Amino acid sequence: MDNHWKRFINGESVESEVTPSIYRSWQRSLEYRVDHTLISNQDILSLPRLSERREAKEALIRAGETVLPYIFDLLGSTNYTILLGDNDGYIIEAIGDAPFMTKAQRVNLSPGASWSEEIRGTNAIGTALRDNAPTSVSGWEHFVRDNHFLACWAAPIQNAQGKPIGVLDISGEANHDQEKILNIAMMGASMIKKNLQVFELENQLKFYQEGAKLASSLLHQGFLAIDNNGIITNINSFGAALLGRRQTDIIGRPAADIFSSPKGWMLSGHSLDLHLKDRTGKEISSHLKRVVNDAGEPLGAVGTLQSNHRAPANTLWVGRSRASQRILEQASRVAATHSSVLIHGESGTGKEIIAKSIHQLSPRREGPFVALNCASLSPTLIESELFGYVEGAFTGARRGGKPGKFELADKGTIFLDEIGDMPLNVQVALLRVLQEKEVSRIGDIKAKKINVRVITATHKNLNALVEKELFRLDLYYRLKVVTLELPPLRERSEDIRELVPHFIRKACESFNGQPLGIDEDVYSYLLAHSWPGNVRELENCIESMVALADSSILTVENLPDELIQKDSKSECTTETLLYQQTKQTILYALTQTRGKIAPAAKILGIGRNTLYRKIKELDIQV
Ligand SMILES: Nc1ncnc2c1ncn2[C@@H]1O[C@H](COP(=O)(O)OP(=O)(O)OP(=O)(O)O)[C@@H](O)[C@H]1O
Repeated sequence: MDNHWKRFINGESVESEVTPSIYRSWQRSLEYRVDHTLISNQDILSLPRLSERREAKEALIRAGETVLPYIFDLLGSTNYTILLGDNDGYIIEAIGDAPFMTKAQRVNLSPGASWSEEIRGTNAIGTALRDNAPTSVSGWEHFVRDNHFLACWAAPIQNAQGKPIGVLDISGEANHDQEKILNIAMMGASMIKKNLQVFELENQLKFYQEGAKLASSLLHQGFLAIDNNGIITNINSFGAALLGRRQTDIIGRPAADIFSSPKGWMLSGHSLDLHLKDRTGKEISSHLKRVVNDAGEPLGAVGTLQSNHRAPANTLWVGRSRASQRILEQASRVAATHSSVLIHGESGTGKEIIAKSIHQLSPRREGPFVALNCASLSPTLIESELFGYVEGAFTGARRGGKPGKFELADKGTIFLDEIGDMPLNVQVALLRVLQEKEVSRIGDIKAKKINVRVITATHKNLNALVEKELFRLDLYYRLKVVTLELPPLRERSEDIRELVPHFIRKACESFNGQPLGIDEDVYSYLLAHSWPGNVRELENCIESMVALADSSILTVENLPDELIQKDSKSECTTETLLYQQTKQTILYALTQTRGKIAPAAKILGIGRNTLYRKIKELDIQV
């Protein structure tokens, strides 16, 4: 039969006696001036170039990883080699047994060699790629004489648009029973194509997941996704905070574990408005929309979550920890009265915010809120700032005089911060104003009636100051009609999950920047820190992270060094990481059970007495 080949090489016409695709390829081989007597050593990649090419075709190789051995096993004979070629015809992967592979190597049928028609004339790899069709080339059909011992079957691997991006080839010796091998090559190519499609879908999924993660972290409401098996597949940090849990504790859990909801609620309707309850009985309303595939089969549901809990209306205070709720309730109760309020708490705990909140919630809300920090002024200045002065009252007094803060706060609220720093002589004058409800400017004999609510604040122990006679007892009693104690942030660390997104938004707005998200991992550092500077320190930390952020998500890399180096974190020796975490865990359990000891001990898996002891040891307010 190789007569046909010989006659073609001698220039005779054999067109009607040879398969048309082979004949066309022979003609092209002539045009390419392929030497039919020589095994070409052209276009064989060096090892580094082959590695580069394999790297560039990594997806194709990965897609063939399971397919090549599968085909080899299927053929059930060691007289074959299975080859993977790229779109240029370079062999980038080969498997087979040594005896035949050694023979194949002699004609460069091995990784690194190009088997394009231009180099090697008619052959299964090159011709299948050229025709973009499954091709078998057996014995004398090969254009180069030394390849006549081969029988090869190749099928192109096509992309979604049908273009060849690679080729799967099975090669053996030309004397075998070789029926149906082309079908096996076609099946292998189609398996590789499917694998590539799966990779593409995985990449798209990853892309959408990342997009969804960023988008949901930017939402200012809860976002929830539940799959068709009722498993929560996504919840944003806002939603997790509404439920008083960590995102990582919710994702992957059955929705029924988190919500006590009606049975079968996932099974009916297209969009569902549900009033769910979390495990503590807190009402959460959700609006969920069912998602279906093209065939109308349900995939799950996505939607929003909102809290139905009616905390006292307060637009300034962020945080819904149990401690925060207690403060807000006290603030709203005291707002309805006219009593003086003394706010005590460490620096940066939000004393001014609570003072403003009381004012806003009070019937005086339409009147002025006037604040003065007693520690920032000299004794003489405090007096003139508080009570004002008339023209000529002292050297340097302004023409026409100046009203004091009390006059300015008439019908409203005056907030005196750092009251513990008020000089004794001013304390006397202040006491008089409070008793007589009138104020006279310095240098004036006339008094003016005023209607002012006084709120004071301090981080100092006023009792101790009274004992040392640095603070007047009578004034102390007048000021502390109602006392509010603001706990430090380390004792209400659940608030951190709400404060952080709030401060990110605030900082982004002040920098006129795009909204930023935050990586869940950052929270483990923020929650472990003891925040000696309280909310102010947290706000500054977030502000600096936002200012230095170089992507749309704040990550652990953006954290200030002192938060990463936990060892050197706190001046307070008791505030070790373990101490903090134990305290947070207990606080969390108590929040879940609304302060009830027995169920909290059950959640924690410890006895009631142990819990009582821990609460005492860790100085937890129940
Ligand atoms: N619960 C909160 N929600 C939102 N922002 C808060 C909260 N608590 C504190 N902040 C912010 O933290 C910063 C410090 O708060 P604030 O000035 O009220 O604290 P403070 O206790 O009065 O501090 P100092 O004792 O130093 O005067 C402010 O920027 C305030 O807006």
